[in-house]
Amino acid sequence: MSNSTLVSPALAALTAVCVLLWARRQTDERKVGSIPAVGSSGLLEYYTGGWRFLFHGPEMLAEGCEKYPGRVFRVPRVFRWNFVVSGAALIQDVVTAPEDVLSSVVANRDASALQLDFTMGPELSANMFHIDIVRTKLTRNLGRCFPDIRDEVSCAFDELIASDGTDWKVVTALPMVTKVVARTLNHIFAGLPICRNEEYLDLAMQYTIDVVLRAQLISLLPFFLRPILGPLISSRNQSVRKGLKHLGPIIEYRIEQEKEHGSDWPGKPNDYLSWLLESVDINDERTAADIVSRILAMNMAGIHTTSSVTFFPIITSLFLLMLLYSYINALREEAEQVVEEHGWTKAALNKMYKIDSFLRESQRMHDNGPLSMTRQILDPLGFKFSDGTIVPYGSIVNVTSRGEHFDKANYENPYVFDGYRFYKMREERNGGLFNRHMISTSLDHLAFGHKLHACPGRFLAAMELKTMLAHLVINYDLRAEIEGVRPPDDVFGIDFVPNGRAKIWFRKRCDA
Ligand code: HEM
Repeated sequence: MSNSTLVSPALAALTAVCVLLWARRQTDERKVGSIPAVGSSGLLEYYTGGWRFLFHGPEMLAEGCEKYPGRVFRVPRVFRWNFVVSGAALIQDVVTAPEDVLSSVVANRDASALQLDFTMGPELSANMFHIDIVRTKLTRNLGRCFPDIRDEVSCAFDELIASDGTDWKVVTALPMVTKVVARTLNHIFAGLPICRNEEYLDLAMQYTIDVVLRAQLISLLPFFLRPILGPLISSRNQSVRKGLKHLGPIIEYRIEQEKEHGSDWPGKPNDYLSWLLESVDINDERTAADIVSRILAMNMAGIHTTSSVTFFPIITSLFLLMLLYSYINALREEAEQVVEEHGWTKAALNKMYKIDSFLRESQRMHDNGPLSMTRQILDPLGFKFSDGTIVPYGSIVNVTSRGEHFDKANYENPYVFDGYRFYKMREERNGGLFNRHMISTSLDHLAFGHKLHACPGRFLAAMELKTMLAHLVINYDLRAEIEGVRPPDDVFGIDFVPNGRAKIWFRKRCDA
């Protein structure tokens, strides 16, 4: 066969592909062309922009926020547009829209960086009772769980810092804090001794990394390949198998006790595992694997190593404390005074106003990335925002909180860290209604989301983080690795992670 006979079909095929790509882009532009796009929305950018986003996402989002404040704009992702919502009025539209119109579950299942069905299993997104339990039983029982939280935080820090009382000891902050958070959460999830089992903790921490990294790989695949390659890429089956090795015997024992002595059997632990078991059919042989999946999912929500929701406030606070030494004495004085008066109790934590303010301010200024609150539009007519913008059916929408957190209308000197910002607001209220606690969500403070899907774990998270900070300032002196420098965050795509190499010097307090 001559070269020319081969070239013509190849040229025809290439032309057909170009026409198809052009037609797809034209159809898309007809639907969303009126919504501003970051970068060009020309033919080439339409297909290459998603790859650019993988490496320059934060810059592209910052450009969108600057050019289109208070509006919806779009950024290219691989194979789709991502619609980004800024400004209080439009964010209010997102956080109050019902689940059957703007869905968080569908977004996290199908389109977002979590790929729930592959990474955690379809049973979880089909019935999310494990989240309801966080909202209800876990939150209601926090007072009773507090001694366990306090005990775990104190044992974990003292073991990991292992300072003998006179010498300074240098510790890498991120792995230490990850371990303390994982131990404390798992104390509440499944109790002692499993929360201190190294192999189990490695699984819990590795699972969160696996979910996020593997989900990102799956979401790069075209839709038709996901059901075929998704299960092969996901490590879900291995993780559940490993989880069953550790949690299986505990679950079996508790089921046996319940069968023998009834649901309120003597010695029944008051923890998340018990509350999960109260909500399932204990005679179903799939129960143990299902419970393990849900406990791993809650580790994912609570630890979330890659975007490190829980570490961000505490590590940022520690880095800031070392930059701004004057805060250490004030926070220490407050913590000691309150603990002296009330003991180590939940009531004492509620009185640590400066620590609460310091953590809330560090969340305002340092979040774990420019996008949050992923939603998918389920209404076939699209979603109409209050400014008239219509985003079509099936699109993915995200909120960017930075505009609100740094808006001069919301905060005086918004770019200046003021650890007492919310403490001063509280003082001004002079005992009147105050709703700027660390756990309060509002349109000007979106670290935990707001309204419908606001983080149900925030009450536990706040309790844990305040205990951690108070324990450290009461018991240790702290010093920065490099004086006067806040270690820069690491950036992976659009996820910001506290610097994984930064070190902190600790010494058991000599003057205590
Ligand atoms: C400082 C720590 C934490 C931060 C900053 C944080 C932040 C968030 C944010 C921004 C959301 C998404 C809200 C939305 O989509 O509208 C969320 C959801 C969620 N968080 Fe947290 N979270 C933290 C700790 C925890 C902990 C410790 C748990 C579990 C014990 C937890 C459980 C959840 C769950 C289950 C959801 C999904 C809620 C839903 O879809 O209705 N989080 N969190």
